Amino acid sequence: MLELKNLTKTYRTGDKALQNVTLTIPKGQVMALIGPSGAGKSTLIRCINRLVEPTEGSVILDGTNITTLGTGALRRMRRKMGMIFQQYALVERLTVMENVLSGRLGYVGFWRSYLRKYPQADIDEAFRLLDRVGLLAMADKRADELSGGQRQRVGIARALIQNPRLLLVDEPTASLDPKTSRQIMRLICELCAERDLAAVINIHDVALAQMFVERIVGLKAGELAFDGKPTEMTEDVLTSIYGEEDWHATIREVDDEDTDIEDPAA
Ligand SMILES: Nc1ncnc2c1ncn2[C@@H]1O[C@H](COP(=O)(O)OP(=O)(O)OP(=O)(O)O)[C@@H](O)[C@H]1O
Repeated sequence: MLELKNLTKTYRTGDKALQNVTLTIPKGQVMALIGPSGAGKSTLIRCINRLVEPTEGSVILDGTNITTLGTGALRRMRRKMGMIFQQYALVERLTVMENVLSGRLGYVGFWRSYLRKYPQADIDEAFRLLDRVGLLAMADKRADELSGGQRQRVGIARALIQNPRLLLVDEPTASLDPKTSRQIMRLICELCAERDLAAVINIHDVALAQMFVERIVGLKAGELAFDGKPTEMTEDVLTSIYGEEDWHATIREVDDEDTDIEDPAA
């Protein structure tokens, strides 16, 4: 379980990016974080693993207060938080397999990973994960030979090989076409369900969030503006978060009609 208590971040510039955000995310829950540009979504995700230091408040993961951890303990705790990024953050000249195994870096130590001497159990798990995300046949390809959707699948496998307790996902579909975006969101949500894994997904596409997640949290100017089920995300709620606009076309049916078989080539 992840608990955010009165989380506040004021940057040195004076920007109040987060103000008193209090949230509890139970084990296994996938939560989407929406809100206009500058609302504080990235800041919130980065305060959880302290890539950004919160100014006030606390972040508690499974009973451990992350906000007070020293350097070594924080490093160990970060292993428990898998991150998935918009720009994938793969090492281009390394293979798919090597990129996935790099998720074990925090466990095997620098020299062992530099010399590519990963334990057999890690290699077996990497193959299992690549199979699960539909990329087994591409294990030996270089990352720079992959499409955007394939890269994000590698990013997902790399985060999962950490065996995290929490996934922090920052705009996972921002660089992808609509169909691939749906496939990636579905994959992330399925994997969280399979592993009883909680996730916080920062996402601009409200309709996509509505299709796949069970809870949506809206931020506006650093404050909590909505917390509810996708079906409760009405036009009025969207207006209160984003301002006046015709939201009719934005809110889609929550039913996901795209039942295509996963196409790993995407
Ligand atoms: N490193 C920083 N230094 C100073 N101000 C910052 C910094 N990072 C973010 N901010 C400010 O904090 C506020 C929240 O930014 P943040 O990037 O968290 O919003 P966001 O909701 O993720 O936006 P976007 O959807 O555009 O990525 C903004 O006013 C932004 O200008």
